[in-house]
Amino acid sequence: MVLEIMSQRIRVIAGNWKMNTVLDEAVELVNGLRYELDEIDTVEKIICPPFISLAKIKELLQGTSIRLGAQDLFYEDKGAYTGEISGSMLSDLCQYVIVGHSERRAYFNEVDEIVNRKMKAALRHGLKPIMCVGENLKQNESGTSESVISEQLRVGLSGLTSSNLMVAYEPVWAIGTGKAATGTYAQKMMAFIRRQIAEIFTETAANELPILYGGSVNPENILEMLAEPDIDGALVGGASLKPGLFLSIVRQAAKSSC
Ligand SMILES: O=C[C@H](O)COP(=O)(O)O
Repeated sequence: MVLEIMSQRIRVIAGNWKMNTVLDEAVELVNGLRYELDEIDTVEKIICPPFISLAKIKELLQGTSIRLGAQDLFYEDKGAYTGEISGSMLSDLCQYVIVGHSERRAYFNEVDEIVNRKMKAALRHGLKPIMCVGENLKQNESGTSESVISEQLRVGLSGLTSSNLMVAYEPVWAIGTGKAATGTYAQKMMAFIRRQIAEIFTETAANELPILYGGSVNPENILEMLAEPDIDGALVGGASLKPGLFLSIVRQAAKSSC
């Protein structure tokens, strides 16, 4: 069941630069994007560079319509947590934060309970979290994708007092592999996610909440994704590091806006 028509939600294209770009490269990348991106006003455009570049990029984006996001945060607000970055540190630098990316789940043992604490920390500090969910190849092949995602959502969103967030569906097998899911498959999973959101929050919240697809998104497949009713945008990895590719994705998203 499709809960509502796309026109009531915004298009969102977020670029996750992951652990790429030293400061100079980050500045160069933003300079190659910002004027043209700024002109596109029917899409929420978000870039998520490494922590060390946030302050500089905030300056470069001042007065533009491009939003800034962090790639992670810690769940405590301050204290003896060497190396960690808190929501209070991020709240005057950026508007968004990615939480529970599959790379953090896989390499840093971020279990659903930690994701949940990070979601609460983000909301506590006025950051809009983009919570990532998705099954890995083994789970996909064993037919457990829906139960895996259902659990990620149930625990990750547990006890939240606000649904002011986005969800990114990123099948792990599609990330960085060049093998994106088909639009049909992504739609099936994302309609499932929207139904789960309706159960966890309310149907109204589910209707309003943007759900993004992530996993080998490029200018060739973005329209296939955005043609689906439950796919509101994309979380783009590799292609967000190439200004021409990222701009092309955002431009196509703008044209596909209702
Ligand atoms: O956060 C972004 C995703 O992990 C997708 O990465 P990718 O576009 O390089 O596959």
